[in-house]
Amino acid sequence: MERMIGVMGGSGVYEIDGLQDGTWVNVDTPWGDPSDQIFTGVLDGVKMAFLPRHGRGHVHTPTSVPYRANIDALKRLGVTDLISVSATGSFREEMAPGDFVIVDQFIDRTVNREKTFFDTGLVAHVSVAHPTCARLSGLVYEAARATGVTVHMGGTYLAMEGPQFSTMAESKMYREVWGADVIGMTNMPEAKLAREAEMCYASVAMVTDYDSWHPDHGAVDITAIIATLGANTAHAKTLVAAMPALLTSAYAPCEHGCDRALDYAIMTAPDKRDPAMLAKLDAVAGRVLKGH
Ligand SMILES: CSC[C@H]1O[C@H](OP(=O)(O)O)[C@H](O)[C@@H]1O
Ligand SMILES: Nc1ncnc2[nH]cnc12
Repeated sequence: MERMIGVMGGSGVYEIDGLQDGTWVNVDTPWGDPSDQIFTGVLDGVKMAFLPRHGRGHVHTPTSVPYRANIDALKRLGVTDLISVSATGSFREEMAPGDFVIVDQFIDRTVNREKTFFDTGLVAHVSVAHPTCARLSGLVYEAARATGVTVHMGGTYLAMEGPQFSTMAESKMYREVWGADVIGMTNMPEAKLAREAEMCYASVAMVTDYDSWHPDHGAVDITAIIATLGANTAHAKTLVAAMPALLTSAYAPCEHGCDRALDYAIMTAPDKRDPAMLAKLDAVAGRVLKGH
């Protein structure tokens, strides 16, 4: 199978550089329009697809991002490995603004989003015990280190609904009681949907602030976030540019099973499956539903 690297650009990351034959393309999905057109091309011999999560010009709120359309569109184009780039607050003194954290766990506190591709007439349950791909995350870590920023391997990302930032009491609870390391508003349900779509998924959290728990830093300040984002964005682009050298153009089966997540997940008996659902899942679950 041919590899295609997808990049989901977060706040401050609305384009990537250096793609050969780079073109913005429209992709139609059964879940509506993605956040924007998708920028496709080739980097050092590897196919790439870039989607700005909030759209160019930052149009979508964390709640209104069309998560299902975004993942379906990338899957439809052939993305095998998806790298998510996100701005986050930090709950750890040592994870300072400007640092990158390669996230490996999530606490999902979002409440107002569609979180699955499956529904009545086609029921499936995938495991998200290990919601990121260890293989892809390891390579993203290497690429991040090469940019010169301080990179932390592993961390728990608390996904909140937003769009307001947390109260100080919430911030302290997430940090002290729940043990979260960083906080953002977008990686859920994105990571869950990427698993349902059988993609390897890695998440790079770019720390922009200390949220509101830190006695020396006060409340989250969007102007300070935007200033930090400027430097982070340049590093994120360098990280992305380093990925094709680490990932060959041939996709080898994932040793952690990301690309086979649906093998035993579908519960609905073949004769009970809703034809409309089967049609909608042509890209996401086509591998296991083929020949149904
Ligand atoms: C710019 S601060 C809040 C905003 O930034 C993050 O977005 P993303 O995860 O797409 O980088 C955060 O989740 C909020 O949506
Ligand atoms: N403190 C914070 N909380 C939630 N999302 C964020 N994105 C950047 N900083 C954040």
